[in-house]
Amino acid sequence: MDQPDPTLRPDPLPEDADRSLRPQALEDFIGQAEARANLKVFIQSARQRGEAMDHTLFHGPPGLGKTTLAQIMSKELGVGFRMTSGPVLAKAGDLAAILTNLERNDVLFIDEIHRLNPVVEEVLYPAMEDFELDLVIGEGPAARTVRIELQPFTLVGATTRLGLLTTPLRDRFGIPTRLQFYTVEELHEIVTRNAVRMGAPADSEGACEIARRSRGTPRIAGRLLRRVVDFAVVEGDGKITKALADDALTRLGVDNLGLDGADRRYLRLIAEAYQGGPVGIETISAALSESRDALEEVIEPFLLQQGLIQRTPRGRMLAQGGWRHLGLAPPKAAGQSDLFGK
Ligand SMILES: Nc1ncnc2c1ncn2[C@@H]1O[C@H](COP(=O)(O)OP(=O)(O)OP(=O)(O)O)[C@@H](O)[C@H]1O
Ligand SMILES: [Mg+2]
Repeated sequence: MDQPDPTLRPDPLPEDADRSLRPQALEDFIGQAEARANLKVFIQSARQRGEAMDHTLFHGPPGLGKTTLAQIMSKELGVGFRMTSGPVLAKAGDLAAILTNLERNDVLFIDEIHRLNPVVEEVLYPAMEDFELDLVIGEGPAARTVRIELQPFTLVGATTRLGLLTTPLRDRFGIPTRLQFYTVEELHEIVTRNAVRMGAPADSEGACEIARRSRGTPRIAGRLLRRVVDFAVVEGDGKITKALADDALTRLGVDNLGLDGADRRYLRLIAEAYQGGPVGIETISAALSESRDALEEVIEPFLLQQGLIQRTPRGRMLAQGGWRHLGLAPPKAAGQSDLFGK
């Protein structure tokens, strides 16, 4: 079970398109209490003033609800929703076509906004600031700029990599919002609701078992729940209990913290090949044959949040919790080299 199983990763898969499980209103959206409370005020204010809401940026690890919140915003604002993504907008004209088609106060959602082509990004600046578009027509000495007035709109950007956004772009978002990993209680509520919707009710302990092992991520909770429902239907009586969930998740290679084969391979590499580190991210990437991006976006955030690893200027290190989780004792020298430096 050492190869990463795509169903256990938080990246999107076609089966996530299951609209029936996506919360449709801010009231139904569980968790992210602080972000939700703020958005509620900003949405209501925009509605009362009849204006476009300020540009909003959602950032945080995959699967925490960025796309979902963007859709909810447009519903609550009572405006249209247009969706595109950074890599899709290859030319300035692609963005111009979308912008000129927006209706008053619409939400334009740009996913993976850190991957915008710089030429396209230049077009976005005046559009965000003044709802104007400067288009260059023609080439060479005959080229001229035409200014087009746009309808006011709300840009909602989403990114898993805030650090890759240029400063001018980041500064143009009035409402930057960081999404956090969910608590077990919040995921418990999400699992319980969705289990009922899927026709396989979970008792409290069964839902808790799935929630605890979902790496703080609703998308993973949804996936694990689907698999557990399969086991409940085929091998159980259609109800989700702790024993059934535990058995199903263990068979899927998800351990009691929710780590899968790829996470454990990462921890074991630092422990066994590098005595706990520090070891550089490029080295880990080469040893595991995983891209650096995948490690930084998908694997590391949860390991860091759980206190299993640490990021230091000299590289990644296994933290106390990481040694404990692997059932290993840290070598004595590891702590000392940190105290005395090198
Ligand atoms: N608060 C929530 N309550 C219930 N379900 C949720 C919640 N947040 C997200 N989900 C579910 O989790 C899944 C992932 O959510 P979403 O697609 O919005 O994540 P994302 O942050 O946009 O991920 P990515 O970075 O990969 O684009 C969806 O199926 C959605 O229904
Ligand atoms: Mg998304």
